[in-house]
Amino acid sequence: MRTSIATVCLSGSLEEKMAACAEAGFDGIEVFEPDLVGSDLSPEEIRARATRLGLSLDLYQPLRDFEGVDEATLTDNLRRAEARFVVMNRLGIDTVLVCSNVATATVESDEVAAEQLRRLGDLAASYGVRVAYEALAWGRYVDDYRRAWRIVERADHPAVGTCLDSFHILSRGHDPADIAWIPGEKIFFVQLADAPRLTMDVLSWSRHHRLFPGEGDFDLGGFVATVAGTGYAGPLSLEVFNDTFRQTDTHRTAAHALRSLVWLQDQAARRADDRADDRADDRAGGLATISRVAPPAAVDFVEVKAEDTSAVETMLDQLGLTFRGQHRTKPVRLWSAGEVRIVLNEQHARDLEPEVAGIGLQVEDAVAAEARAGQLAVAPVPRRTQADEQRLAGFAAPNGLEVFLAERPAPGVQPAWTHEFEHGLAPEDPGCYLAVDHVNLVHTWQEHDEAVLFWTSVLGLDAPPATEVASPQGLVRSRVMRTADGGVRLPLNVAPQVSPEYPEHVALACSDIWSVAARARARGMEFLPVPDNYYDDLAARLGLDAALLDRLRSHQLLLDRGPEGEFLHFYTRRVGRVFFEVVQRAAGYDGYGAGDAPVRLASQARLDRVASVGRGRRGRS
Ligand SMILES: O=C(O)c1ccc(O)c(O)c1
Ligand SMILES: [Mg+2]
Repeated sequence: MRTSIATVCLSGSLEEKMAACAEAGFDGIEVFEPDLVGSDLSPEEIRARATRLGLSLDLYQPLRDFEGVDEATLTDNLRRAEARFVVMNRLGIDTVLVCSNVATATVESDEVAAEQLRRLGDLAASYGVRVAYEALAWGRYVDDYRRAWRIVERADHPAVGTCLDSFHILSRGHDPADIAWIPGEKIFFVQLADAPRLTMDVLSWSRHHRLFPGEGDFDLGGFVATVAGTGYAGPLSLEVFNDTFRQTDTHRTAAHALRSLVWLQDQAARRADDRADDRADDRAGGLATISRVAPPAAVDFVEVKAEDTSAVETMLDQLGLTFRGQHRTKPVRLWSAGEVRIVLNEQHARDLEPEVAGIGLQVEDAVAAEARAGQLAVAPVPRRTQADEQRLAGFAAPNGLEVFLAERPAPGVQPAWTHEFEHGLAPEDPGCYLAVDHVNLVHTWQEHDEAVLFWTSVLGLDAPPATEVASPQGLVRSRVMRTADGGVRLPLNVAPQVSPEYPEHVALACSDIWSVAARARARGMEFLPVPDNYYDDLAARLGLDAALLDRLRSHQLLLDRGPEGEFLHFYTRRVGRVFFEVVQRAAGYDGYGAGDAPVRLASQARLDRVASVGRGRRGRS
């Protein structure tokens, strides 16, 4: 279907927004009135510019507080509308959005509203304009799309149809299934927005917290499948009021917005197929599909990059991983244990402190996954490889992390690329490491929502609702991207604004954390200190016996118990921007010890403070 976006979604001037939308590949835009009013381009210039850019001007919006009013107000409203129709003619826009009255309606009557919209329809038709009537979730009388449709039906005017906006429908919990009863040709426009589930007044929720499809908690795939089933042939248009997107780079946000629509159409097409409803099936033909892939099965490797990786290497040795070799041609070393593989890369890393630079994911079909990433316009990472080396397709995630796609090896077989490493040691035996449990990635507040869409759309990860974790610098927003079976888990955290250099971490799953911790201590590892208060609190919360508590304390282990199972874990100190966590999951525990995260964050902040005081002293001496 054709793609469109409301100018209100983006930052910048109208010209900048138009250029960014065209560059991203949108077919058209909705002109939001304040963007027009604030522009020094004439309507004719805007029209010409749109033509040059290959953008259609799909909708003029909004016309507010029109219907359900007394006769004197209606006269004035018709005058206001007519002035807009004149401007629309100059712009060459044929559809106007009329939102349900929130302020001046005094007559609660579908009959009256329909009659007034009919009069508006007559006026609009004389300008060649169509009216798309939308129920705002906080409309004075009309706050439900089904009522808006009844009024449109009653108005029974060829120039009056309805506009469906997913936010107003789904935020109120109204069942979108009834859309199927509206004839497609009477749906004049469709606006799409996702949103997180929040308990707040719906107007503030709508004006500040909308998200692009795939970033929130609404089922937009089902919504669009239902819309497509009506035979609606207009554009799918994004209307996302969001404070972050209105401050971020216009081109980047427009590209990210279009990705959400490409993904959404594919989701909707899939849903239409699943419904196996012949009517929907036929009509959903306009939904563009992309290459389909199964979510990744596991983390193949994690790449840590630094000018000097020796401190990380010491830590991996203390944790009981084994040096498996030096790359044949590059300053890159491999450490592993079980299915945990850490690649230490010193190439092109001048002045770089250790950081998580890349992640390899095992997929069933790397060719299909690469094609899908391309269709979603994700930037590829160029990687020079020698003729006899494994070529892994790579992409840049929104925080700059490089993501590589590796074909899943047969069970028990090491990935082909590991054979490029030489002069390593035999793995420690018996090893108790299983696999990379999770990789915690940090984003700025600007990158976070885009990252959720990236992992959802490109790799098919799920995004359960977000949580918040207390830290000494405020609440840290956290959202886990994961596969259903937990084979890949990527908690995404938003860095506090005061510390954009927030560390990221790699968590390694093992089957005997007590022995891992004991060996690490014997090899001189300094753990992230856990305060005594933590153990007192643990005793109070979980009613632990004294012996277990002592054992936890002496090993500096943390413990969480969920509805299912138990989670034992500990953290290393950080080197540069990276640290490690070792975890042991028991009996189906599916969380991340979120209750322990504030203790970790406080402990890290304490160490950072000590380190900065130390640096200060040295600086003075
Ligand atoms: O918040 C608003 O006022 C507003 C205006 C126009 C729309 O299409 C909408 O969904 C909301
Ligand atoms: Mg709307």
